Amino acid sequence: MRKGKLFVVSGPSGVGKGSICSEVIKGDENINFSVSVTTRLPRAGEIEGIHYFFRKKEEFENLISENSFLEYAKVFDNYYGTLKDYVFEKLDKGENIILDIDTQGALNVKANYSEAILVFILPPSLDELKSRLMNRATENESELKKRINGARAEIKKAINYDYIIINDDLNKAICDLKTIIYVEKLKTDKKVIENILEEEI
Ligand SMILES: Nc1nc2c(ncn2[C@@H]2O[C@H](COP(=O)(O)OP(=O)(O)O)[C@@H](O)[C@H]2O)c(=O)[nH]1
Ligand SMILES: Nc1ncnc2c1ncn2[C@@H]1O[C@H](COP(=O)(O)OP(=O)(O)O)[C@@H](O)[C@H]1O
Repeated sequence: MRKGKLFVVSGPSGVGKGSICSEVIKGDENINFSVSVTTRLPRAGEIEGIHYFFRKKEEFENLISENSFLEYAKVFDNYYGTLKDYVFEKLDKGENIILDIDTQGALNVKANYSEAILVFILPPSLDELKSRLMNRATENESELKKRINGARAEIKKAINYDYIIINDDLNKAICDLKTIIYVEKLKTDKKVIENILEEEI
């Protein structure tokens, strides 16, 4: 069976990664979201097992020692990690998967799994990014500062990505990510060629 494709989406906090990924997944039953484990507290409206698996620091550290993560990183003073089994079970079944993870995690995934396709979401400007974060109103003053201060460092890493999407118009950005997924699915697959050549005629 043809293996699924692994897409990694990154971008500064507040750029719209969550908004874009959730719409793309809603419209395509063959693409799944990789639910990460985090030690950060849930925001209002966030659901265990849908947005994240929310765990205590000790529980997260147990998962690290059990080698459960494909990658993990400390972001804004909390741990975040991608579960290895969660991702590879889906890929082995031929399902595509999207990871919404930071640039440290993304580059670690690429180093261990070179087939990963990296997509970076850029804001139209830093000023617009700041106002999106402020309007989202999910963080207190100090959390907000950490996110704004971290934006430049994340954006500097965009140069290592396969694709860049500018999230100015949300619908266009959703369409751009869908197009990337579509195009990547059309890329040469040796297995498909081998299968057809093995056919008896
Ligand atoms: N390395 C890594 N980063 C993650 C993971 N899950 C989420 N993140 C990143 O952690 C950062 C903070 O996420 P979150 O707390 O949801 O805040 P938001 O980006 O402001 O919505 C974002 O850059 C996410 O992409 C993960 O499993 N691994
Ligand atoms: N293109 C856009 N134009 C205006 N607001 C947007 C756009 N995309 C997302 N937003 C808003 O910006 C805020 C941050 O988006 P979110 O998806 O939470 O970002 P991230 O997951 O990257 O932190 C949300 O309030 C969202 O509704």
